[in-house]
Amino acid sequence: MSLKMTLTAFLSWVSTSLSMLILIVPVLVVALHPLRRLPGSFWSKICPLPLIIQCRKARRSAWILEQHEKHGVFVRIAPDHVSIADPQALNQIYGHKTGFLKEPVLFNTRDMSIHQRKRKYVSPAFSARNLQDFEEHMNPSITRLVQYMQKCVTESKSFDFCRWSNFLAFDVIGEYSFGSPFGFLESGRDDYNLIHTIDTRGEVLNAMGHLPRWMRPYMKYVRIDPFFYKGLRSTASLEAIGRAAFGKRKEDTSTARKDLMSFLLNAKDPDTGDRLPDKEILAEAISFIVGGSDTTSSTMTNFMDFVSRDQKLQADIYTELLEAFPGSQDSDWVASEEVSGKLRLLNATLKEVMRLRPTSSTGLERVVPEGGRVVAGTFIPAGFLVSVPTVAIHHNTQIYRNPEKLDPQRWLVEDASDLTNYFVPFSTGPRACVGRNFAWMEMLKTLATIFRLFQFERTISVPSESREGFFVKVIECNVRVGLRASK
Ligand code: HEM
Repeated sequence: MSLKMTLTAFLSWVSTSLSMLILIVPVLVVALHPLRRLPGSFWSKICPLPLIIQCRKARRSAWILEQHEKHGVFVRIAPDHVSIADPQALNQIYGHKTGFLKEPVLFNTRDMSIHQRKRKYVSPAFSARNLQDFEEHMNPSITRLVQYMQKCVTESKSFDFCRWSNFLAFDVIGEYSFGSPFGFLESGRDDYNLIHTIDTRGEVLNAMGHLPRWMRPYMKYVRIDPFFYKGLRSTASLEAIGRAAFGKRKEDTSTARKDLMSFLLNAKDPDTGDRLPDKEILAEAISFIVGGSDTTSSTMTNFMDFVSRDQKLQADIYTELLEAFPGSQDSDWVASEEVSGKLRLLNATLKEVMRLRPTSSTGLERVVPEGGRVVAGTFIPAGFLVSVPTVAIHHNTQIYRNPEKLDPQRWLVEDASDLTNYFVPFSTGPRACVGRNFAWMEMLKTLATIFRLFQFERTISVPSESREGFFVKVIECNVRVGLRASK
């Protein structure tokens, strides 16, 4: 045999063996995997790419819902990740003392003892007493929003509530975290490009969280798709904005206000008695900007989106508001939380909006602890990721009758407390949202004020489009606005 023929035969053998390997390895990975009995698409079982692609398209939750419709309650959405759309799993995974740990992707820490330490010095900032004290500091921002709406009425122009609720939420969280608003409502602009920065960062970190850990640091060098590179740049610029605001607040020792920063600046490490390092305070404050801005603004936008399309519901809410806040109001009037908190229809509608369209819609990831756990009747071995998609629970037909319908009345009937166990927009257990009372106060006050003073009408009749980063966000909410007559 000539040398040429031998070489050809060898190359052909190599290529056949490689092809076999490429075909066989994934089949073996699927067949021998510890989670092999759980369903999911073939590609999701061998690599996280399908999930990353959906995160990249900013529609992770929608895709996961589709996967559940196709495969059932348990779905492997990545080789090591099982999504579980069973209400029983909520407490089994997220409840107290379950041993499931958080993947350190979203808010900063995974370690339970560090988390408990942080919670200790952050929680007092959200006590009922402290929130009551802070309430008056929210009012000027809400008044600025009202002034803008009055301007729109005078000029007979529609406006994008999505944008303005964002301005409001950022100014309020700026006021709470750093002692002064970012100034969005006053200028009517996002001079820091903060909104875009946080949106981009959310989308990118959401996608990055599913890449193998070793790959993540290199994503900033990937220039074929600038998505990752831009998102990581956004993270850096968010830190710069936070650092500048923190520096300003630290110099201002004159304020006696009990905002979040005052708690962080005075907090002491329970073990050493030392004050917290600046780096930790800054990281904490940034997590509040991220966690406490888009979430409240998107929820208020969803409320506006639904209620401005349903004039009957809007009229009923107005009747309730008029009874609670009768007569003409001063130009800087803002609804109090004390009264708004008791308005049954307003509260039920806000709850229903958060059920139907939760901003934190996706399943929050947790790692199965040592020894593995039985979740919703199925054993999952240790070390794998599990999550329960909030949106799937909120749309579960066994819990909510007619789940696709916006029906505030479902919260007003006597046995509504059964539903409350499965209402988890703020998550549940030890890692649940620490800012939920703050958020509820901000949203109720704002919505009570604007729906008492104005009438809104959505400018489009087609469904709203949304994008999902950390949170699901409607991308526009243009409304026409008119003044309510003061009776
Ligand atoms: C409608 C508004 C809000 C929603 C839907 C919401 C939702 C959530 C959810 C689902 C989590 C759990 C995340 C996880 O387990 O991975 C969370 C955590 C958190 N939220 Fe909120 N949130 C809202 C408003 C706020 C506000 C206003 C603040 C701050 C003022 C805030 C600060 C935080 C922080 C710091 C955490 C981390 C808590 C921890 O790890 O202990 N959130 N939020």
